Amino acid sequence: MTEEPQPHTQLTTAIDTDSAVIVGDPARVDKAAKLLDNVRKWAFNREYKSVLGTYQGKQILVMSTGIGAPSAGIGVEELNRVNVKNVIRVGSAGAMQAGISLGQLIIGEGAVRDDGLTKKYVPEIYPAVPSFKLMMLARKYAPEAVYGIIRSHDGFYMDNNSEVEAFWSKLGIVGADMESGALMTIGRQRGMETLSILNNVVLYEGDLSSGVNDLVNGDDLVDKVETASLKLALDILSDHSLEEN
Ligand SMILES: O=P(O)(O)O[C@H]1O[C@H](CO)[C@@H](O)[C@H]1O
Ligand SMILES: O=c1cc[nH]c(=O)[nH]1
Repeated sequence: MTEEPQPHTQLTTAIDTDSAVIVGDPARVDKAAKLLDNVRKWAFNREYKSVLGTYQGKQILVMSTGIGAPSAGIGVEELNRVNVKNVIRVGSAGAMQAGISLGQLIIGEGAVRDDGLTKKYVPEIYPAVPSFKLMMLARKYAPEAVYGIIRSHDGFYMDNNSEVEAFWSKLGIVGADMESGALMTIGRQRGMETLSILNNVVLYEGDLSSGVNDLVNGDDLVDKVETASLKLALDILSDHSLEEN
C-alpha cells in the first residue's frame, strides 16, 4: 500500500532524510535551493513549500512553515512523522538589545515560551531549549553570532509591544521571533534535535514594519545575511559528526 502524504506538508518517508531546514517564508525556500545540488521540488500546500537537495553530499529537506507557533508546530509534527530528526529554523528576528546590529545572526540558547500553542503541550515552567549537539556545531561554524535566550511570541501588532520588549530586554533576552519556542518545545517532546538561527532585521527599539519590509524588498545586507544563515544551517546539518550517532 502506498503511504499517505502528511495532510499539511504533503511529506512522506520517501523524502529519505533525517535533516531539515525550516523557514517562515516560502520565498526563502527558493533561496535555500540555490545552495543545494540535485534540487527536487517536493510540495507546496498552504504555507508549506518544500524542496529536497544535497549539500556536501548530504540529502536535506528545506520547508517553509508560515508565521506563528501553530503552523510551525504542525510542520514540526509532520517532519517527525516522516522520520526527520534534526531540524534547524532559519528565520528573521528583531533585536532585543541595543548593541545588536542589522544582519547580525542571533542563535537561540533557549526561548521564552510567550506563545499559546506550547502551553497545550507542556506546563508553563517547562524550558524551551535547543539541541546541545547542534549548538556545539553552531559555535564551531559561527563563533561570531550573538548567542542568548530569545523570546517567541504570538502578537506582532500588540499595542503594548514597546513595554513588553523593554521588560524582556532588561532580563537579557537577545531577540524576538514567533516560532523558535514551538520548534524547541515540540521537537524536544518528539525526541528531535533542534536549533534556531535568526537574522536580525530590526534594531532594538527600531521600526518593526520597516525592518520586515527591508527583508521583503531584498535589502542588500538583509539578503546577504539570509543566504549566510541558510548556508550555516546546511553546514551544521551536513557535518559528519551528526552521522556518528
Ligand atoms: O522570517 P520568519 O522566519 O517568518 O520569522 C519572523 O518573521 C515573521 C514576522 O515578520 C515571524 O514568522 C517571525 O518569527
Ligand atoms: O521584531 C521582530 C522582527 C521579526 N519578527 C518578530 O517576531 N519580531
